[in-house]
Amino acid sequence: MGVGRRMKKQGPPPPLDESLVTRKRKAALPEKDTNGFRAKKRRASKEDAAPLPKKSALKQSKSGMETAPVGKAARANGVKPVQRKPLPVDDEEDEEDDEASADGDAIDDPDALEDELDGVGVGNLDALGSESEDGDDLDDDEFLQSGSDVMDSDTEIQKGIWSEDEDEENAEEKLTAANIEGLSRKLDMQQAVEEAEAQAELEEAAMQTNISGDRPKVLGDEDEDDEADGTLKLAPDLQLLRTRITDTVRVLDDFTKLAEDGRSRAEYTAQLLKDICAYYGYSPFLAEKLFELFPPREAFAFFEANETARPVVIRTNTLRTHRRELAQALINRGVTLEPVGKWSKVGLQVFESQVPLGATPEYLAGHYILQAASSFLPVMALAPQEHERILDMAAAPGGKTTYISALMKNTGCVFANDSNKSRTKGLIGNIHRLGVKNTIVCNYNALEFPKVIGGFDRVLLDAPCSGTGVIAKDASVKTNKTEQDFLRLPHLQKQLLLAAIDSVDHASKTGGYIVYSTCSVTVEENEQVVQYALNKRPNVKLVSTGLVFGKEGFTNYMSKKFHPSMKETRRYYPHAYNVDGFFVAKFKKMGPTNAALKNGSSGATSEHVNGGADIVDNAPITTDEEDKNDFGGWDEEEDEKYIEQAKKKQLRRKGRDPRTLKRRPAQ
Ligand SMILES: C[S@@+](CC[C@H](N)C(=O)[O-])C[C@H]1O[C@@H](n2cnc3c(N)ncnc32)[C@H](O)[C@@H]1O
Repeated sequence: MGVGRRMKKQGPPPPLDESLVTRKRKAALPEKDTNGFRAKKRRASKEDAAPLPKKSALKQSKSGMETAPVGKAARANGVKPVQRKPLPVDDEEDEEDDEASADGDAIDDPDALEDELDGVGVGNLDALGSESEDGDDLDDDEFLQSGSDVMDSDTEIQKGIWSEDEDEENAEEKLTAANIEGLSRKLDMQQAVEEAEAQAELEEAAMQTNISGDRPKVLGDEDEDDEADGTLKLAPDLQLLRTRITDTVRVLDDFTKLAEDGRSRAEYTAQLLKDICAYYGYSPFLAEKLFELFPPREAFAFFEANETARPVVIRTNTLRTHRRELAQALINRGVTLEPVGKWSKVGLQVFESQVPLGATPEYLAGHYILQAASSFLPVMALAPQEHERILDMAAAPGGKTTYISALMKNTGCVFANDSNKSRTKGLIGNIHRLGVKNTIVCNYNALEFPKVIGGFDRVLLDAPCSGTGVIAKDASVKTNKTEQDFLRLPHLQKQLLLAAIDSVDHASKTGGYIVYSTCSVTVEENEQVVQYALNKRPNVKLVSTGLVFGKEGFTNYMSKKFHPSMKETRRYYPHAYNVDGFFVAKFKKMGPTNAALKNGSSGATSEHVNGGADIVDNAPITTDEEDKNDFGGWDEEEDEKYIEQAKKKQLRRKGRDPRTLKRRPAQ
């Protein structure tokens, strides 16, 4: 479907309880912005608007990512034309680049970024957060100190304004107050305007939609099926399409009460999927794959959130400055910002800027990097320690590498590898700009580790992926991913993860950890990859990521069962946390890989590294082998009938016709 059609999308559905503080923040965006970025922010504002921007509500949201539910009425019907093009935020640190960008996209031009960011929208106003962002094996003090060893000469001067500990919060609040005072009245006015608009839209929508409690007529009569078919050969009425989506979701929420007599969940679900494809522009294949991850209402929220750009976030480079100093400097330049949340001590969310964020003196001096909030998370989970030896297997353009180095205070050594040579240029650029000195950049296919070098204290594998978590940034994912991609990518990811595990020194005194992350939300690229590694490498176990928010990974999905420890992994969704979709898993390696192989893990070829302690496992991974090894032998004969039953039950629960099971490719 054409972009023009999609441009007319309306606000999101009633939010879920997990809705985030940062979504609330968007409620306070100005009306009269003119550039693309502002338009996107404005859309978020409409979506979140009416019940939210009360300052008291904003205050409550200071503590972290998950907050009380956002108000519903205006959002439910907050219909506004929107701009759907995602904001190309992180040119420097586009860790969400999927394998497509991995295939050769160089770093975007910072100048282009300037244009994009020139004049970002206003947001909301919390005091600066102060909680530790530590991982499970990194204590608060280490993080508290993380930014205080550099810029010594400035530190004393700044302490008057930004003293540590208890003074810090006051000073930060003052700064924030100074920042927000000028906006306060504007926000009140804006809220009034938005409330009035939301009310008008509610009334308009009420005229068009079914009255709550009625049985909505969303399905066509059986002999009208072609007409009701979501293929929608003529340009659809987006308002009506949206109304039908919300009505269908409502029916699926309360099926017994709201469904028409004689209609099945499967029919409603099929209609909803068609409408989602027509309304949001997904291929049927991907729409279904993503839909299956959630209950219908949450799926709707997910699709809706993919239409809105995530907030602009910068990460303070603590090798060069402190967050409060950076915030002060940027505020002085006309940037409106606030801490990204208490979960991070280095992130700043930018709401509005009078200057291009990719060209400020502070940017050029390497005091910050544009980096999506979710991409902080794998590094926080990795929790690198000073003086360690760390491998970042797929590192370009280096947002995570440079964060690792900052946490290590430029001690130890980071091997920053990427198989794409042109992307390593961007990586090198960031390393220089940010003053990173403990890094060796290399250009191998990461499958070659640990043959190249092994024995690392920690390894980060931020894997190439399908990018289903970053659809707001790259809408092409909606249509360009095929079934083949979801076989090919997991295959690569599994191999890379084994290489990551085999590259870690299990006897490391300080580490022995592997973090696996993707910016995708599919089970194939996440839990299934992790399960594969657990099966192949009994010498690793999943441990807590130490991350303070995030949903647990699936232990059951469709007919698949994963190891109970999968709940230690974390999933991030745009609709739940207003961050890019992400997945983070952390492993601890307990013994050498050769011991694992002795215990029955696969691995046809092996060779010793690290004085014979570890083994390189380059056994080719075949589809057959995967089927056999995933999910602990579920394909055994005696299990078959239970598997079949479970699959059918699952499909019925999802509202789909179990008879389609046979036509579906094997999971
Ligand atoms: C998600 S991006 C990494 C983003 C990076 N970690 C960051 O934070 O800036 C995935 C990267 O994997 C790289 N890649 C793809 N296949 C690879 C392979 N076999 N070995 C090493 N790197 C690979 C791509 O070039 C791409 O830069």
